[in-house]
Amino acid sequence: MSDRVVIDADALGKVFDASGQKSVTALHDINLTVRAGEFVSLLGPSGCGKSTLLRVMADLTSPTSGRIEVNGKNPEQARTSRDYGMVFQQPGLFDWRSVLGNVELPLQLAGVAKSERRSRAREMLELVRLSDFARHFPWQLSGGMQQRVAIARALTGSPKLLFMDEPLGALDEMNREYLQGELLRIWDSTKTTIVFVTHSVAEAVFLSNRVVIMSPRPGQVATTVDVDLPAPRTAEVRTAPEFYDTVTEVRTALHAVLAGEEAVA
Ligand SMILES: Nc1ncnc2c1ncn2[C@@H]1O[C@H](COP(=O)(O)OP(=O)(O)OP(=O)(O)O)[C@@H](O)[C@H]1O
Repeated sequence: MSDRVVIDADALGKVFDASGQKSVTALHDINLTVRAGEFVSLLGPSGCGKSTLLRVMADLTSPTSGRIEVNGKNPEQARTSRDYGMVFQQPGLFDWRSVLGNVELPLQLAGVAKSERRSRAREMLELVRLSDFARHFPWQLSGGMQQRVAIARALTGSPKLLFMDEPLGALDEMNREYLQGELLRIWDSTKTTIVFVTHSVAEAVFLSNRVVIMSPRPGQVATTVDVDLPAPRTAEVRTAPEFYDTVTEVRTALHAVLAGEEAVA
């Protein structure tokens, strides 16, 4: 990890104007800094603004107040200079393109020569351990394998930043745990900064350096928990006392958020 700031949000706000109905304050006074090489998870109850915050970072929606910088640029500049990759809950692959064809697509759209993009796509398939499936089509792969293709595709332009919105949310428990391990391995070998949205306390703790817990109505940062677990985070970490302690700390913070929500309701 370095001191270089990759995400810098200052008093960030987002109000959705729901034509005719009451407007929704999805984000209110968000102050968040993410440094190069960090793995930061956004966790919180449904509707607390996790996806909106990620979407603001990725320039998929604009903030209505405050300021945000991504790689020292405004989100639009960061997007147009391809500073980040993005992975969603659904892999979003094109069924008529081969696995290799899907992974090389961002480079193809960027006008990169065929031989160069092919070799880069093959490297990425090796990274996600799917080299043997380069000529398969997405529909011939399991859900977990498809998500690995989506991760390879997001990394194909060598972004130093990855936004992931519940990328493992649609997978069964065993596959999910396996891919968590894979994601840590990829994070370690690429040194990419990752901002990760999840609903799972255990997933957030296992993967992250820092868990940002958000509260809803309006969506804001309730608290942040630093995760200090032994490295490398192998499967054994899940049974370590420090893991349970941190899960309990995050769960307690989350319950405090939920209790506050009930008190308001
Ligand atoms: N395009 C939109 N138009 C109007 N309101 C929206 C829009 N997108 C999100 N919202 C509202 O903003 C709030 C935050 O939504 P968001 O999807 O960011 O929450 P979340 O924490 O990611 O939820 P979940 O965990 O259920 O995915 C919610 O009240 C939601 O209804």
